[in-house]
Amino acid sequence: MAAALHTSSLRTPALQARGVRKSFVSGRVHSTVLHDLWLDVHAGELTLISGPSGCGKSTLLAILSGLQPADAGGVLALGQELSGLGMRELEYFRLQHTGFVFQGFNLFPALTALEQVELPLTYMGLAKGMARRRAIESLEEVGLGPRMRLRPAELSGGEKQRVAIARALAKQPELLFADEPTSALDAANGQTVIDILHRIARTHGTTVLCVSHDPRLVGHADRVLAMEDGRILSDHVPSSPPTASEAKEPSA
Ligand SMILES: Nc1ncnc2c1ncn2[C@@H]1O[C@H](COP(=O)(O)OP(=O)(O)OP(=O)(O)O)[C@@H](O)[C@H]1O
Repeated sequence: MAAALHTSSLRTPALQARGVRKSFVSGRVHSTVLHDLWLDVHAGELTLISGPSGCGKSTLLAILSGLQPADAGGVLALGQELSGLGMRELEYFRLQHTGFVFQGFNLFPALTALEQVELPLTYMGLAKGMARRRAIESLEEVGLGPRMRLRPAELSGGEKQRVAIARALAKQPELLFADEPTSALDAANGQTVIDILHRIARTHGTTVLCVSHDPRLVGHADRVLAMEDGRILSDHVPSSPPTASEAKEPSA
């Protein structure tokens, strides 16, 4: 923890939560999901938010990425206070600066891998040739160059998730958010996906924020924040990657 705090103090965080609070109301029940949460997330690192189901991980990710507003407190993303942006500005911010990877891949069944990756680039206004070049580069980076003409039905779960990562990566976002990216995958594919996310953080200087309750991912992150009941209980740098047997046997 001391090491994390020390290195953190030397760099400007790419993402900051400042006293973020969030509650949901269901009928008469009012439950606070995030309690006055403070957090700095740094560029070039894979930060993992771990914790049991229902502790507030996805809600925190949604707030930090501007998908949901906080009830109180603020979020600074790339120095921009998200609550100060109107809906259109927020959409534009997300389009230009963020990439998302979700548990369920979110691919269009009718499109080839290449078309899936090209699509957001055209929304961003890139010329066709440039969009194609970037899409091919990103698919090659995740090892899918030879499979770029295939549709989702012809791809394995791990390959589908790699298409989703290529789609996010091709936008060249400063911020990459991943919500349970490995939970639909077996151990080997899960490991490939987390290794790719880690490499993206290192080689592109991207801020990668990943939430997962999969304990196998802990050793592969640069920093691990453990959440429980809407609070961050610990913040540490994993000392070493897990052994092969640890990676195969989740302990929690
Ligand atoms: N839109 C909503 N309306 C009401 N309650 C919600 C809503 N979104 C989330 N919650 C509640 O907030 C709590 C935290 O949910 P969240 O999805 O952030 O947890 P999580 O840690 O990501 O869980 P999991 O690992 O199962 O995905 C849960 O109790 C959930 O039921």
